[in-house]
Amino acid sequence: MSLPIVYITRKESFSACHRLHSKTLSDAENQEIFGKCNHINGHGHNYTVEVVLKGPVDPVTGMVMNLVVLKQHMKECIMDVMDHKNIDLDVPYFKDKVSTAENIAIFIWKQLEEKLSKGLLYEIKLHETDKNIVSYKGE
Ligand SMILES: Nc1nc2c(c(=O)[nH]1)N=C([C@H](O)[C@H](O)COP(=O)(O)OP(=O)(O)OP(=O)(O)O)CN2
Ligand SMILES: [Zn+2]
Repeated sequence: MSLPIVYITRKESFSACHRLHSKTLSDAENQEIFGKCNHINGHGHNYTVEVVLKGPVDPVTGMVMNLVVLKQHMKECIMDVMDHKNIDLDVPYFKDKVSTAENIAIFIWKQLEEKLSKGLLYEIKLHETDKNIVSYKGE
């Protein structure tokens, strides 16, 4: 008999600063596209990230995965890397990538995917502000 499939979520918050700026565009183009978010001194956000896993419930443990273990992975892959950091300057992945919420969600996916069993990671949902939210499912 097949095991029931359940979605589990762990939520964390981190604070970081960034600037929306593409090295492939001129200063005028950057200003035109990113507006206030292109300000040379950057700006900050209190991000919230939700990591969603999808998998079978182990009949012995009753878990898809121990959330305490997921918490540790999120600490290493997200908080230790980005909390209280300048994302553009402190995270090498963003050297040549614009630090949009889309790209940050993809970055988090790539980091976590390496730590988790294949196929377990289902969604990264990143709240950049209360109103601006992106979702990435590895496609
Ligand atoms: N597709 C994207 N668009 C924007 C992103 C992004 O990551 N992806 N990021 C920003 C800014 O970094 C930031 O989020 C500012 O957005 P804005 O909505 O203007 O800021 P507020 O939420 O503070 O604005 P309210 O006045 O409260 O609506 C911009 N675009
Ligand atoms: Zn921003």
